[in-house]
Amino acid sequence: MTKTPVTVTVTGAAGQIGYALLFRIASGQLLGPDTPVKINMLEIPPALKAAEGTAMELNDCAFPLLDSINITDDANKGFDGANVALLVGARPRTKGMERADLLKANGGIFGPQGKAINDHAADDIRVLVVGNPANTNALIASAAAPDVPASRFTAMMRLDHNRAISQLAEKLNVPVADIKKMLVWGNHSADQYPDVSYATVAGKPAADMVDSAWLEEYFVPTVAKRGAAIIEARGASSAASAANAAIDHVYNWVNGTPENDWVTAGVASDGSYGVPEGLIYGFPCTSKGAEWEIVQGLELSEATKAGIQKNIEALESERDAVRELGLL
Ligand SMILES: NC(=O)C1=CN([C@@H]2O[C@H](COP(=O)(O)OP(=O)(O)OC[C@H]3O[C@@H](n4cnc5c(N)ncnc54)[C@H](O)[C@@H]3O)[C@@H](O)[C@H]2O)C=CC1
Ligand SMILES: O=C([O-])CC(=O)C(=O)O
Repeated sequence: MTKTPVTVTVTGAAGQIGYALLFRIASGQLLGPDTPVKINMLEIPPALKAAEGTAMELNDCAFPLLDSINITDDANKGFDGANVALLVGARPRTKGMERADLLKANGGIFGPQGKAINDHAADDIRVLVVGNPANTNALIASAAAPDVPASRFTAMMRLDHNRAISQLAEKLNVPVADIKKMLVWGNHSADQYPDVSYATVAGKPAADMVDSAWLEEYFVPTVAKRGAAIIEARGASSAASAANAAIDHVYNWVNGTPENDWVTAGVASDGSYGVPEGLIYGFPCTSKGAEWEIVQGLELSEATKAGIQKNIEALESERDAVRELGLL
C-alpha cells in the first residue's frame, strides 16, 4: 500500500445495507483498486455487538486494501478525520407514525451527525445520505454543518437512476450498458420523476422507442414505487441494490463520471431548472473527480416541467415541516 488510507465512515453499519456495503468498500469498489481504506462503523449501543461481528468477518476476508476498522457509538469519534461519510442509519417509519414524527426522529439523528461532521471530519469530506427521507435528512445534516460547503452533502438518487435504466433496458431488450443519460428528477420518494427525455440507447433517442402510454402508465410508477415492490416481495427493504447505488454514487463522485454520460445525484440546488436554491434535489450531474456539477441547458417538455414542479412542492413541504420542528 503506497497511498495514504482514506477514512470512510458508515453509519447504521450493523444494518442490512451496512452488511451489503462494507465488504465492497473494503475490497476497493468504493474508491478504486489502489486506495486503502480505514473504516469507521458508527452504530447505536444495542447494535455495537453485531457491528463487531461484521468487523470480524471483514478481517476474515483479509482484504489487502483494508487498513483498519473502528467501531463506535460516539459520532464525534465516528466522523473523526472522515473523508467519505455514508449516512445509512436512520429511524424507520413504524406503524402509526406520522410523517412529522418520522422527520423529528430523523432530525434527532442527522442534526447531531451533521454537527459532528462539521467539527471532526476532514476538510475534503464528502457525505452521501442514504437513510430516509434521504433528501431532507441531507438538508438537516448540511444545515448543522455550517463550515462544510453545502455541495458536499448529497442524497442518494442513484438507486432510482439504476432502476430506471434497468426498466428501460428490459422493455427494449437491450444491454444496460447501451443506455446513457437516464435521469430521475427530485425526491427519493414516490413523487420522483424518472425521465427518458434525454436518454439514448446505443446512441439513438430512447423517447422514439417507447410510447407515452408505457412511460406514463408503467415506467414512471414502476420506478417510483420500486422500493415498495421490493418490500412486498422480499419482506424487507432493498439492501444490496441500495448498497450498490451508494458505491456507484461515491465512485463516480471521486473518480469522475464517464464521458458523454451523466448520473442522477441528489445535490443542493443552485437554482437550476427553477428548483429553489438549497433544496437537495435529484439532478443530472457529472463529476470530474472533485465536485458534482449540475448539467445545464436541457430543454424541458411540459411533462418534465410538471414532474420537476411536483417534486419541488414535495421537498418544500418536507423542508417546511422540518423548519417548524426547529430542525433547520
Ligand atoms: N436512498 C435510498 O435509495 C434508500 C434508502 N434506504 C434507507 O436506508 C436506511 C437504512 O436501511 P437498512 O440498512 O435496510 O436498515 P436497517 O434497519 O437494517 O439498519 C439501520 C441501522 O441503523 C442503525 N442506526 C439507527 N440509528 C442510528 C444512529 N443514530 N447512528 C448510527 N446508526 C444508527 C440501526 O441500529 C441499524 O443497525 C433506511 O432509512 C432505509 O429506508 C433504503 C434503500 C434505498
Ligand atoms: O422504500 C424503502 O423504504 C427503501 C427505499 O428507499 C427504496 O428501496 O427505494
